[in-house]
Amino acid sequence: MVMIKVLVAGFKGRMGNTTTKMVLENTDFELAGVYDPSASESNLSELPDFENEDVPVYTKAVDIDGSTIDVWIDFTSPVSVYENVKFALSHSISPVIGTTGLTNDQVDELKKIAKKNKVGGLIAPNFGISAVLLMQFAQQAAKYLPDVEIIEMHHDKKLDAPSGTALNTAKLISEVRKQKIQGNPEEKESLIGARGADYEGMRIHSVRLPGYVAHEQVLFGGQGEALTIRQDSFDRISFMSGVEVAVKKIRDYDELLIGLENLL
Ligand SMILES: NC(=O)c1ccc[n+]([C@@H]2O[C@H](COP(=O)([O-])OP(=O)(O)OC[C@H]3O[C@@H](n4cnc5c(N)ncnc54)[C@H](O)[C@@H]3O)[C@@H](O)[C@H]2O)c1
Ligand SMILES: O=C(O)C1=N[C@H](C(=O)O)CCC1
Repeated sequence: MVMIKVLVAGFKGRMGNTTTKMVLENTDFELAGVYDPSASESNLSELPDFENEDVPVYTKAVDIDGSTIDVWIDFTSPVSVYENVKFALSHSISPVIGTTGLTNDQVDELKKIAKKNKVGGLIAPNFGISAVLLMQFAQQAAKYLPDVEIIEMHHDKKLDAPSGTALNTAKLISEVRKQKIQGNPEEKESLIGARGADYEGMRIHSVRLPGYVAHEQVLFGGQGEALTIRQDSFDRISFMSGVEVAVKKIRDYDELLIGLENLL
């Protein structure tokens, strides 16, 4: 059986470390390389966790030989991800992107490049099945309960706010509900930010605390009733089955998809 050759970008980070272990354990995958500008090693075997693994470490994209890689998994940073995906697509490598923080314009540009090069790719704001289901349930509920606020809670090392998952939840909800401004039109914030960020009239609140991993609540209010949908990722291992599915399936496509639900 031919193995899928995978590169993990951001391998020194929290998600990159968990993903590197997952790729090494999966017998359908071959870890063809790891990439992180912050690395001081030239081979993965120099790290205590990976001492039996002979895998090249790249610290510059230009050194990566695109012909040796099928799938590029990216868990890097909001400022790096656009150039990384562009690099992958232009080398006919299928990107599987977990990094959040891409702007709408950047996503549109990357979609064009993928289409032109006929390369399949995925941007998934969240690889956890509980989060994918939460987003679908929230979209369904918003058809009947259009008053909604989102609270996302993450660890305190997170760079972007609001989270990619919260933004995507708001986007999915805005597709099914009429634009509406919530709360009292006369309301005034006596402390700036008290009402959170505004996405087409929907409020998003971002919590950052040590001890947390990734959590989201979507709160709906109606006449004399309320609905709360919540998901919790307690461990980064929870994202790995979604990443595995994406790596296995993404080369069957020839465009850039948004959301893991497209592959499930
Ligand atoms: N989609 C999901 O399910 C999901 C789950 C968890 C985290 N995330 C996202 O993944 C991203 C990474 O999260 P994290 O907690 O692992 O961050 P982290 O800061 O722990 O790790 C990021 C790593 O990327 C490296 N890096 C920076 N620029 C790079 C570049 N150009 N190429 C390669 N590597 C580069 C950094 O040196 C660092 O080691 C964030 O955007 C986060 O929101 C998404
Ligand atoms: O740890 C993070 O950072 C996460 N970011 C994602 C987001 O922004 O939605 C999802 C889960 C973890």
